[in-house]
Amino acid sequence: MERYTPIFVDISGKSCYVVGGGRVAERKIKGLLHAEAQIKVISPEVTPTLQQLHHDSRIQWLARSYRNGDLRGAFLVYAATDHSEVNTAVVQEAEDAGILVNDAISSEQSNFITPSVVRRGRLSIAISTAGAGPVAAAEIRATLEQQFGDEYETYIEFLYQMRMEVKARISSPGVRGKLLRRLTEMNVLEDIRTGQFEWWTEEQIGDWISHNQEDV
Ligand SMILES: C[C@@]1(CC(=O)O)c2cc3[nH]c(cc4nc(cc5[nH]c(cc(n2)[C@H]1CCC(=O)O)[C@@](C)(CC(=O)O)[C@@H]5CCC(=O)O)C(CC(=O)O)=C4CCC(=O)O)c(CCC(=O)O)c3CC(=O)O
Ligand SMILES: NC(=O)C1=CN([C@@H]2O[C@H](COP(=O)(O)OP(=O)(O)OC[C@H]3O[C@@H](n4cnc5c(N)ncnc54)[C@H](O)[C@@H]3O)[C@@H](O)[C@H]2O)C=CC1
Repeated sequence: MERYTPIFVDISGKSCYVVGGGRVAERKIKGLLHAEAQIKVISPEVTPTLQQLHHDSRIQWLARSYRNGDLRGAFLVYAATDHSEVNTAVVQEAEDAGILVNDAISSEQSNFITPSVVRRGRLSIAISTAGAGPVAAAEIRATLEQQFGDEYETYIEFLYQMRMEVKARISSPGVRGKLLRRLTEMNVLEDIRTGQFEWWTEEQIGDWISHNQEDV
């Protein structure tokens, strides 16, 4: 059954709470940190890495067990303790308050799940098996990481900069679309792989746009 729809949610600056501070919580928190969320951990104990992140003021830490009412103000919550009854109480409070919640012990209780992710700058490739096999998801990630190497970070950044320029300079959506498609047909990726790529100057971008818009 296809219960899940993949979406990319902007959580930068949003309050994300994690109940529990073990290995699983740490992994979920690393994903949240990547997106620059405001993170609060509620857990009597946390891993050394989480202690360090707290010390560096990158996460908040409430050093005690979860209590009903703790989730006030949260946008999203991970229930990541090793006690299913605690996670269930967290899920209950979150659902009553309309907060997105993930139960690390029981995917059935969660209303969102965490995919395995390949990250290359602005490019994210998310993989889910709908909870059937997280390790299989991780294996597929490793395969995709080979296929989509670090060169994609530069490539996607180049496309982004070009897209911004094209959007700023060309008002016709038809011409814009054709120019942007033409960009992906160029050998930029190959140039990056072989070390021949150089960032274009504003002038070069302008010249490329003027030259190409004539015959699209
Ligand atoms: C449903 C989901 C909900 C969620 O957590 O969001 C979920 C649930 C559960 N995972 C369990 C176990 C393990 N999960 C991992 C690893 C990962 N788990 C992740 C995601 C998800 N796990 C979501 C579905 C993803 C999908 O759709 O495929 C990854 C991809 C992302 C991440 O965590 O960031 C990350 C790999 C990251 C990477 O390397 O890329 C490992 C391996 C390890 O820990 O090293 C094990 C041990 C081996 C095993 O048991 O298979 C258990 C049983 C717990 C128990 O036994 O009590 C449950 C509970 C259940 O099945 O209901
Ligand atoms: N969804 C996933 O990706 C995975 C989920 N799991 C499940 O997640 C559970 C947690 O795994 P780990 O992080 O490895 O366990 P762990 O034992 O390392 O961490 C548990 C954490 O929960 C905290 N905790 C316990 N009671 C609490 C309470 N009442 N309030 C707040 N915090 C509390 C503990 O202080 C500890 O920091 C496992 O029991 C397993 O069932 C396991 C592997 C992957």
